[in-house]
Amino acid sequence: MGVAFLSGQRSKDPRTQVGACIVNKDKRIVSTGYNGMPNSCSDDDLPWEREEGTLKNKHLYVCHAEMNAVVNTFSESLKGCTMYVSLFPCNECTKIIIQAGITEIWYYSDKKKGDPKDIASRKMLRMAKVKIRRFPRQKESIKIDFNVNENS
Ligand SMILES: O=c1[nH]c(=O)n([C@H]2C[C@H](O)[C@@H](COP(=O)(O)O)O2)cc1CO
Ligand SMILES: [Zn+2]
Repeated sequence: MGVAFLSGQRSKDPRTQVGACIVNKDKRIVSTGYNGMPNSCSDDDLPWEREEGTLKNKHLYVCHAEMNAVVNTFSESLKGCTMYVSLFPCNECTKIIIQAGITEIWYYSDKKKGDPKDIASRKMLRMAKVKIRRFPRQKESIKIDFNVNENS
């Protein structure tokens, strides 16, 4: 989950940074992703605003963290893999997760719980027998010390 959050920190979305990390059955990381604009589509030319009903709406363009993690994997197959994700997947990402063969999801936040998209996600995940688990609140933060080996 730490790797998922670290990946999310690369997102340029000024409001919500989401990160995902996929591991295989041997717990090896096979992909990471964060929410960002599509490849070759410059952040300078696409909006981070959310003006509903206009072209100045990031939701028309942004690729979600989970989708990026699925499509960016170097693994031949994601069948039986587990996804760690900082925010519960939306309905569109859920479809991609199911189609990729991912069978388990650990999520951190479900702040959109109860929205129609969230309810649809849960319904599809239940039907597809994908296990969903809330990640335990073990720590508030992780400190990364780049000097850890300097004095040893
Ligand atoms: O599952 C998700 N994965 C994901 O990467 N996102 C991204 C899309 C947007 O860049 C951002 C949500 O933006 P906002 O909080 O302004 O609605 O998070 C949003 C969701 C929705 O749950
Ligand atoms: Zn999504």
